[in-house]
Amino acid sequence: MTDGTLTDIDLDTLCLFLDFDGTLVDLAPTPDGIAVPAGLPSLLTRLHARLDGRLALISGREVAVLDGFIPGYPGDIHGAHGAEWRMGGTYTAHPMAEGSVVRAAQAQAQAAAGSLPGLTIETKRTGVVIHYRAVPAAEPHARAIAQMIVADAPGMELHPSKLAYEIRPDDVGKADAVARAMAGQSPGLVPLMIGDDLTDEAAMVRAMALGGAGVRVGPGESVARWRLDDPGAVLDLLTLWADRT
Ligand SMILES: O=P(O)(O)OC[C@H]1O[C@H](O[C@H]2O[C@H](CO)[C@@H](O)[C@H](O)[C@H]2O)[C@H](O)[C@@H](O)[C@@H]1O
Repeated sequence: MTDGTLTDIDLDTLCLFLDFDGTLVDLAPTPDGIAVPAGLPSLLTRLHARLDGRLALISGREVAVLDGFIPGYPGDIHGAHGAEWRMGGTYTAHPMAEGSVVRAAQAQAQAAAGSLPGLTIETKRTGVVIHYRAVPAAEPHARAIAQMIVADAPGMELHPSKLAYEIRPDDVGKADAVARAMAGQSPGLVPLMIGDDLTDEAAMVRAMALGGAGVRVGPGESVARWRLDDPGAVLDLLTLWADRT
């Protein structure tokens, strides 16, 4: 991939992968509380067309949740950190989805959270997230709950996230999502991952191994070649690319 500027990147060889929270939308106090910019669905749709379909979302959010936030987006989505995906219109989920281990973990999280006001429990088909953004001082308590649950959940593992602990299948991740997406692409195409979180760093490393690069949004140590300040700067860049002839 070129050493030039991000704005000048060759769109004809680009396979673009975008994280969602903290990358396309600003973080909010709760998972449901985000403000999706009004123009985001149409921007992503235009960019998808400009890249001849070589645009995918790689997110911790579920596919169905992203469909709700960005109605009409026509591209592929790798959701729940790669534990489910919709490619070419076909949806696939991890074998543990809605299974007994996942359901037991969710029930344990909900029961334990009752003992501490302020924790938010987010369930997914393939796991559960314990959010402590509203009560940062409760981080040790949230971690202890998550560790207790994962010890009793074969095939699942614990991932620290932004003011949250997530329990998900132990064989998934955004790096594998990049690999899965690139497996169907023609030789010579180059992956670029844009993200703001630790999970995105693994995807950037995989993109680099495949000849591409990463873009880090916001602060923090990163393997990324480029950096953008915030989701506003990401949307400016995507608009520029979508409009480039
Ligand atoms: O991979 P992403 O698209 O960045 O998703 C990562 C997680 O994002 C959400 O949680 C985070 O954003 C919330 C809304 O801003 C915030 O309240 C929370 O503290 C953050 O951790 C989402 O709820 C998770 O399911 C995603 O895994």
